[in-house]
Amino acid sequence: MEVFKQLKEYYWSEKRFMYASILSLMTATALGLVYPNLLRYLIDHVIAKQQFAEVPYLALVVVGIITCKALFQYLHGFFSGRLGNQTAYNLRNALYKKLQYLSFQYYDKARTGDLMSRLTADLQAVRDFIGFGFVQILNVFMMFTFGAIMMLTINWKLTLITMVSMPFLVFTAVRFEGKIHPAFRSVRKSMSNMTTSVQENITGVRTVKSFAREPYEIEKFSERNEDYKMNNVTTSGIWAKYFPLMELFANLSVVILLATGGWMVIQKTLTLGELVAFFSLMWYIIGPMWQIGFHINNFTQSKAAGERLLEILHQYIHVKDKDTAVSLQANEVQGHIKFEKVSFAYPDQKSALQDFQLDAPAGSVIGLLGGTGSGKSTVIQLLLRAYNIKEGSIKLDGRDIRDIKLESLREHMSIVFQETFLFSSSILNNIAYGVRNVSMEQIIQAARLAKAHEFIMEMPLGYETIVGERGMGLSGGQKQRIAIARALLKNPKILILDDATSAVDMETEHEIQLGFQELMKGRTTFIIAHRISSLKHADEIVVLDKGIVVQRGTHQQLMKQPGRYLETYKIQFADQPITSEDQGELNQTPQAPDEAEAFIQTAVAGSDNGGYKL
Ligand SMILES: Nc1ncnc2c1ncn2[C@@H]1O[C@H](COP(=O)(O)OP(=O)(O)OP(=O)(O)O)[C@@H](O)[C@H]1O
Repeated sequence: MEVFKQLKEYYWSEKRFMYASILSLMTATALGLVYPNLLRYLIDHVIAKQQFAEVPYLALVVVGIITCKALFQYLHGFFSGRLGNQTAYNLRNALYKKLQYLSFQYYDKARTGDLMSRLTADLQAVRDFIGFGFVQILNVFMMFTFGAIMMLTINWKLTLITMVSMPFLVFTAVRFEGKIHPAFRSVRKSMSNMTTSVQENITGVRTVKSFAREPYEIEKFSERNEDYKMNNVTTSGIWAKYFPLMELFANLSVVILLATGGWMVIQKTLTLGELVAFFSLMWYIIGPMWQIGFHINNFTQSKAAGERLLEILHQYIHVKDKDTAVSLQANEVQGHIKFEKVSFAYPDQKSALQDFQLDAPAGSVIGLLGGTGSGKSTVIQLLLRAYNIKEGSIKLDGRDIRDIKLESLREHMSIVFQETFLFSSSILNNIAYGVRNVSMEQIIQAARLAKAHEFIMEMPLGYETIVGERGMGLSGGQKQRIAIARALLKNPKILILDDATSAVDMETEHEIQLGFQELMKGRTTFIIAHRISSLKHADEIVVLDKGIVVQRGTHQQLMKQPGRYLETYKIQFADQPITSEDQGELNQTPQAPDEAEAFIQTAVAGSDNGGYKL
């Protein structure tokens, strides 16, 4: 019951429905107990004493009782439904809220399919138990107690004799619970594995098809399906073993009753009416006992499901606000960013950034260059406070970002990611995402700056065009331009472009960057790019390799030093005429051709420096 104790806050507010449901079911159950007594009366008083005139009245009483019982059963269903649905609603909201605030660290490992199965199947199991299962179990106890009391009042000796096999029934039921619970946990786990597989397959269908990996995917799914099937087979095996045993003990009680009760009737220590009443009361007790397996099954399923929900609800949020954290007003943010001796490693990974230092005055443009996995995106992630740093500090206008409310910190930043995500909504809503009270003119202005307006207008519904899941129907470059417009519309103090123009052609990139130059004015901008052309106007360019800063300076300064930057420049501009501006710098550069050549070769061969993206 510990699981349900921990889930209490989600259903206890609806306790009025629970009480109403229990009360309705108790009344319906109590009314059901009238039958055996009517039977006893019918046999001992009406039939035995031939008082047949009472039959119509008895029939009327039966009709009345049936009607009332049906009414209370309806009320029980109604209140239970309300209780279950309201609980599910509360839980769904709480889970969704938690998922919103869970940190990047959680999502690095989370599997979408698994989360989806928790939010649907597991939630449903908890809903069913809290709504119906719990009251039904209570009803089993009530039926047993009421039935036993009535039997005891009729004949206590016969009651005790017939109850002799009940402890065995209860013992078997408890053992059954112990076995079936872990089995159900495995079923749910394999179910979520299967859902994950389906979800990943559908999301990655293009990759699967382009690599012609359908047979492999079918086999992979088949393995998980097999696992799910086997877990269900094991569960059914437990069920098949215990259920007949429970049935046997239940039927044993009936046999004992018929033998002993029949003998008592012959001995005239029990009337025939009492035996018949006893018999139907016996079923009244056995019925719920019989169902106890089903209820236990329900209970264990929902307990396993509840555990999985609690796992999310109790999940530790790594990045959260301090009690003393402050909110920043828009007008007080300048955008001065300072990284002081920041070292960072992702959980269970080797260092991603070492002793990183950076001073980006308000309004400056910082370029980050480096090979794959060199730590460029990590710098940005840390600035966004996607992860907590353990060494060093990051300051915004002299204030440690850990002392600023997360929402407030991120409100002043706009980021365009390498991978664009568009919501299944109109282009308009996608651009306006993250900004409140924005006019159509502002949206169009942002789209124009991102060079997106023209292609949007060419679409049949223009800004109202719905872009499907993951922005299907748009090219990579178009999606990226929408994402850029979205970032620009936010009018942030800090603008981050994480390889934002990687999916557009050189010409469009150039055009967008012209727009950026206008836009960067008054904002601190971080540009991660693999093309030197995107970075050359930066106030400071930081070259990273394996998390370490290997070079830093302006384009002009870096062009004068032998090193990674110059080598990258040479590779990128190998086929293009060098601009007069750069030519001058190159002439002064202490050339290191061998080193440059060696670098080109390493880059092309993609050696352990990860290979520069060229
Ligand atoms: N979420 C993560 N969990 C664990 N390790 C990570 C995570 N993100 C990045 N890393 C690791 O940290 C290192 C730096 O990665 P980062 O993404 O910062 O590189 P990058 O320079 O941006 O690369 P790219 O140009 O390919 O985007 C890499 O070794 C990478 O494998």
